[in-house]
Amino acid sequence: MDELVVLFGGFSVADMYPSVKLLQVMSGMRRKLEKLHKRVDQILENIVNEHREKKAKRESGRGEAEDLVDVLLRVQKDGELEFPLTNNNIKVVILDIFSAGSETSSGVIEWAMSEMLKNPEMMKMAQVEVRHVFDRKRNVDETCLHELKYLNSIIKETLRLHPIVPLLLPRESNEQCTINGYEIPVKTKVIVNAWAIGRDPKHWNEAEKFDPERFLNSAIDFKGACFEYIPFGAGRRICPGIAFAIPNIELPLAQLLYRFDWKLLGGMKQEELDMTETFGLTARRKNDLQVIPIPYHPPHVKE
Ligand code: HEM
Repeated sequence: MDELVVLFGGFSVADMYPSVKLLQVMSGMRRKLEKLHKRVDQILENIVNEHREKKAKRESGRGEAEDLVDVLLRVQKDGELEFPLTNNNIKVVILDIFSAGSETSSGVIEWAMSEMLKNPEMMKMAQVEVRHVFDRKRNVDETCLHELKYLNSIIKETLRLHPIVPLLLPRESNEQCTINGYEIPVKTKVIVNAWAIGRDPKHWNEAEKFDPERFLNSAIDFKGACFEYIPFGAGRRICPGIAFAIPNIELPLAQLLYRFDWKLLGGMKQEELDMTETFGLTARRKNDLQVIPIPYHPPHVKE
């Protein structure tokens, strides 16, 4: 995944001059991509084969419950769809879950934790909320996530300052148009800088400040209707995984905040925490976040 993200998002001089075919050979990009494609394909092939073998065992009476790949294999075999589900279709769904689904959500969790460690009073407020909601159950599950209004605004503010796919996905214009006086010819590769839009002082007060409260009682949402805030993109090709992504961030974050108090390593001060980003398809932390968890023991609350 690390290599894939760098190569997919990395700068290649050959992209700037697509008609100079020699540059594509000289940059070595194509060769690197083909090599990586082979390795990724082999990993995905192995996952599918392992599931086929497990399925054979399960049919003879042993084995565990079905997972996503099992379901896709079953649908493929039963021919329930109007169109055939090929092995490549199944492999690409697995790749989507790893690349579009996990890399993004885990990156946002890491940024949200980093911002809260930099702003301990905000972490405290988020913990008070999570513990207030879940102490009666002594466990965090999905049922009450909608009650975590402050945590939700922390996630929104994290996505504003750290849109994990900062340049969205490259698009190609299918007709000629003019934007802000610039003529965009047909078939131009268009890149939208969601990172810069989220920090634009024309649209955001104190744009560089991490301030989750700006989203409390605000109608601004990431569903593609507010163009000053597009961490999931907008339009027809907006991220189709939003409904899965948000609980996938909320639930682990709520669990981390509920179960532990958190300290930076080696007595590091909050202002010393490095917030440098990587350059690639996704903008993750350059250096892993290292923290010390201190277990929290929920009180016994009468039902
Ligand atoms: C915090 C989590 C996530 C963020 C910030 C995010 C962001 C994005 C962005 C910015 C795009 C490009 C949209 C555009 O160019 O207009 C995108 C596309 C996509 N995302 Fe997500 N995503 C997240 C989670 C997920 C999840 C959980 C899945 C699926 C399990 C997913 C699947 C996809 C797919 C398949 C596309 C390509 C859609 C297309 O080109 O038509 N994403 N995502």
